[in-house]
Amino acid sequence: MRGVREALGLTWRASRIHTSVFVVLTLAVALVPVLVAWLMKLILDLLTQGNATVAEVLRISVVLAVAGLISGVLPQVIQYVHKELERRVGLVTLDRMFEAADGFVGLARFEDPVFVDRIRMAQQHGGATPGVVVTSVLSMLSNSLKALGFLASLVLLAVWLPFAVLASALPALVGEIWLAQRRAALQWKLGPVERRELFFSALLTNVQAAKEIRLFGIGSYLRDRMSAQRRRFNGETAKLDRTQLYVQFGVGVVTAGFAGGALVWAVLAAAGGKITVGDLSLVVASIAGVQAAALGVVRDLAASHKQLLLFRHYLEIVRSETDLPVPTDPVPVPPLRKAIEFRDVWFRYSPNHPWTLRGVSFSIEHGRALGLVGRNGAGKTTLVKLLCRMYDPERGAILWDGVDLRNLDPAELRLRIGAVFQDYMNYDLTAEENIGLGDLDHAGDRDRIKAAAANAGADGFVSALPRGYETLLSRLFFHGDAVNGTAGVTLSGGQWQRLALARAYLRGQRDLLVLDEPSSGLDAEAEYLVHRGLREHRMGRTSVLISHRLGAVRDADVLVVLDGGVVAELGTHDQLTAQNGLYAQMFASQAEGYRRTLTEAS
Ligand SMILES: Nc1ncnc2c1ncn2[C@@H]1O[C@H](COP(=O)(O)OP(=O)(O)OP(=O)(O)O)[C@@H](O)[C@H]1O
Repeated sequence: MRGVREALGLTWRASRIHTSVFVVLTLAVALVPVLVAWLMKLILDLLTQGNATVAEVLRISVVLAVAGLISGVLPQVIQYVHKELERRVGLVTLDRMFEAADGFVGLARFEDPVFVDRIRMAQQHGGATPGVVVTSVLSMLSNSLKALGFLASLVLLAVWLPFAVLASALPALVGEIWLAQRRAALQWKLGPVERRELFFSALLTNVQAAKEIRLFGIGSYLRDRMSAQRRRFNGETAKLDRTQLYVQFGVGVVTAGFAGGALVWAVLAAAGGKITVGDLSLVVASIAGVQAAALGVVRDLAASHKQLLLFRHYLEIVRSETDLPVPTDPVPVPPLRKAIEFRDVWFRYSPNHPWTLRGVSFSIEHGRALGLVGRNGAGKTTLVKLLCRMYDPERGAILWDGVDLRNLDPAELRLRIGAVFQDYMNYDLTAEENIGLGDLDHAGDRDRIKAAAANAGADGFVSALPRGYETLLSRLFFHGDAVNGTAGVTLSGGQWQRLALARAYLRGQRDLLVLDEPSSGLDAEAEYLVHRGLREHRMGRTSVLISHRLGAVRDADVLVVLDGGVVAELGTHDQLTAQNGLYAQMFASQAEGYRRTLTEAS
């Protein structure tokens, strides 16, 4: 079946020694019950014949005791080896899956709900599957061995007996496989329901959301929505559990009927002297053994079948094609010398979305600062995401010194870019790490980190934190352990923003600096200082600055005004104000706001 080879291969790669030990011990332990049943038969026959010597009985008893010891001890060893194997396989699969997820060049996959569900399913079940498959395959093998041993014993008593016992296992096989398919399908169907429940429950315990939840009094509303998801989940799973009960009940009745019939035959045969008492004990042990083994095989088949159906999600992820085509022989990304050009760029997030950019054309000259302005939703952030090749334009091209971005290695391109996005990240790590992530090559270089922080106006408050740059910026984790450790600290919005800026500054002399609303959360003085620092940092460097505060972008070398996904105006501040168009209107209304405030204040 699809996936079995991958699952077994993963296990083998995770640990050859543990896999081998596990296989040998599992098969060895399978034959012990057959051995015990035969030893019991021999002892009973010896005892009932009345001419056995003590030495003979003792010898068999000792072997019986040793077999009992083995069957008592080996399962614990097998369990230990299995757990160790599972841990190792889990690590390998997790690593492979996140390597694959990290390998996607762009963002589109992470915005696709089906893909997000798939990742969650793969995360939940991917690691366990190889373990389950190996265990199931081995357990099927050992159960088959066990069943074969008992069936062979039954043939000696009556030829039809093993067939009757085997037939009793057939309904169980069909029933369990059908149930496994339904279970896997239900799990996939309920993925979005579980995700929504998780969303509401995370919201109810999220410190950021707590403010609004209390303020708007929406706690019980959100709780109800969370419970509704859980009720739906419970309803669907309960329905399947009921179906499972009916199926397994029916199967149990059939199986018990066969076992009872065979038992009655054996007792009557023993009473009629056709078989010995030892034979009777062997029949009883064999019927129970074969049925247990057959049920084991059926359950293992069903479990591995279901697990393999879920494992498909993991395989889909590790085998999925790249989201954006990467050339096999990319053009090296040279330092920017001339310009970045947007040439008739058309873009929409998917064929079901409207166009976000509609024929955008303009150039960012080397060493120049470009200001990007426009109303909310005009397409500014989208445009800079395309510039970093998080998506590809559907039509047109973006050229880096004349080379289409599609022909460059995205990782190399991004090495040439420093960026701060509007929705920058706050990492639950130390202050130093929060900045150091901007350039891992210098993550441990405190002097560079301090310089980047100073540039972003962050050195002062970071140095004043309880542990300075080593302060953990988190409410989720502790310095040290949860018992003796101290809680981390959290920063204000503006302070986080300055750290994000410092992270971009640490990237040093990149060819292109992209700043999407870098000062939206800063106080007036900090904003002034940050923009002064930015001007110095940008000097002679190619940069794109997005800001709704037009005062911050007015001195850019060129301003691009986006409106409804098209370039509405292009020029310097003076040219655009003279044109009296959209920019002039936006600037005038902002200036008016400030003037009125000043007048009212005076
Ligand atoms: N990931 C996405 N998937 C689908 N549509 C999106 C996505 N991101 C943005 N959009 C849509 O694209 C349009 C442009 O968004 P964009 O964020 O580029 O605007 P913006 O000019 O940066 O706005 P703002 O000034 O509010 O930051 C919006 O209509 C938005 O709804």
